[in-house]
Amino acid sequence: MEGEKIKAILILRKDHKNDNKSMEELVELASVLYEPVETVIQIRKPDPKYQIGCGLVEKLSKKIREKNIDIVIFGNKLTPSQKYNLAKKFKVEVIDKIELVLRIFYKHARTKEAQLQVRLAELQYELPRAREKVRLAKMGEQPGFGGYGDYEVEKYYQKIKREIVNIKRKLEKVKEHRKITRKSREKFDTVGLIGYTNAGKTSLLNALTGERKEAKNQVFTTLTTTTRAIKHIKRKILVTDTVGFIDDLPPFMIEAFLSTIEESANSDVILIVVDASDEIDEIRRKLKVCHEILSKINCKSPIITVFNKVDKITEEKKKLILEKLDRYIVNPIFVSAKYHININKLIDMIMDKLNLSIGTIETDNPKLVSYLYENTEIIEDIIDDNKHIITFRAKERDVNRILKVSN
Ligand SMILES: Nc1nc2c(ncn2[C@@H]2O[C@H](COP(=O)(O)OP(=O)(O)OP(=O)(O)O)[C@@H](O)[C@H]2O)c(=O)[nH]1
Ligand SMILES: [Mg+2]
Repeated sequence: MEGEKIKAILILRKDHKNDNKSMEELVELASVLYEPVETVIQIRKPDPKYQIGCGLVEKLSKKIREKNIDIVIFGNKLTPSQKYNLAKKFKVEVIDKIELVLRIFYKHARTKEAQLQVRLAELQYELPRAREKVRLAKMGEQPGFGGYGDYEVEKYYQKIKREIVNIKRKLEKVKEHRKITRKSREKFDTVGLIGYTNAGKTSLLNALTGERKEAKNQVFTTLTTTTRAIKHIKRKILVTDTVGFIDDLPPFMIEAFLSTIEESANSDVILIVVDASDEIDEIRRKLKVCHEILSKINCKSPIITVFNKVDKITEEKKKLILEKLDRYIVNPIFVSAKYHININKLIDMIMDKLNLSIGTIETDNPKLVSYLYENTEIIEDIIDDNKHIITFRAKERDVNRILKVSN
């Protein structure tokens, strides 16, 4: 179906040459749904009417007709009136990066919860713009403004507000349910994966657990959390995958997805997954954001910084990463999820951070024996008549608790 994608022009306005907004990221995002046929960067202050300069608008209008472009995507946030003015000139739909991200999320939302979160994000984006949008729609049909003209300004605004309340309530219910499932998992150790989209979180989950979850060279492949157990380990350790970050994800969207991110961040150990083949500056920026988000949700768990895709980088680059990013790195390890490099070492590191300890008890109580088999890793079980001498591994506090009750 690749050839049938809708043709898009991508536009990015930068304040100055060193403005770090990235056209590459916009191309990557747009390619999920559209076929970017041209990219345009303009360096200037924002124009209130069009965001970009009106000379460029004229030039682009011509190009859009010539090349049969169907959609124009801005890397900058657009006000409703900028969108309206641009759509009037271009005669095709105009969207900004946030709407693009919402569309990708929408396409990938497979579960009820993901769908609710996407809708919530969409409405929260819409709310402050609702009044103006309806007002503009009444001024005449432009692509993207159809339909709203029939609404009354205030009614449309109130309708959105009501829907937001409604969805939040539904999400609360899902969260409650999740708490219950989480409780049932509490006896296991948990590992959470966080990181930017396309870093390789799902690939790492697959490598650690022997699962086959969808991993694609595409942004936002994963929108909901999945939890699986690490293989080859007697002790049950659960790994949780989650939605990836992107740059300047607006706060309302972080809020919408926070419960999914929190699920990962509540784990006993956090793996921050980084694409080691990114540029150093990009890695630094991404690591910074990961740490900011973790501190925002008050995460206190130990962190391992997993530099993935080590197969793609040189020894030099490894050294450079460790030297230059020293401040942002906690417990680094270089792995390849795809080619299974250093995965066992990573598992050892995880075990180490879980703060496990070992205990031995002698018992003839079958209930205690089965409890140990279900909830701890059995290292040795010597059976002598009816008595078991069991050596087991578990979290330090659990070992202490079990030793206490068995005495
Ligand atoms: N060369 C190389 N590619 C990798 C490695 N790990 C993952 N990839 C590729 O990177 C891309 C993204 O991998 P995913 O596992 O889907 O990334 P993700 O972080 O889960 O991405 P989202 O779910 O979209 O947030 C895929 O094309 C993978 O095949 C690796 O170790 N080496
Ligand atoms: Mg994924």
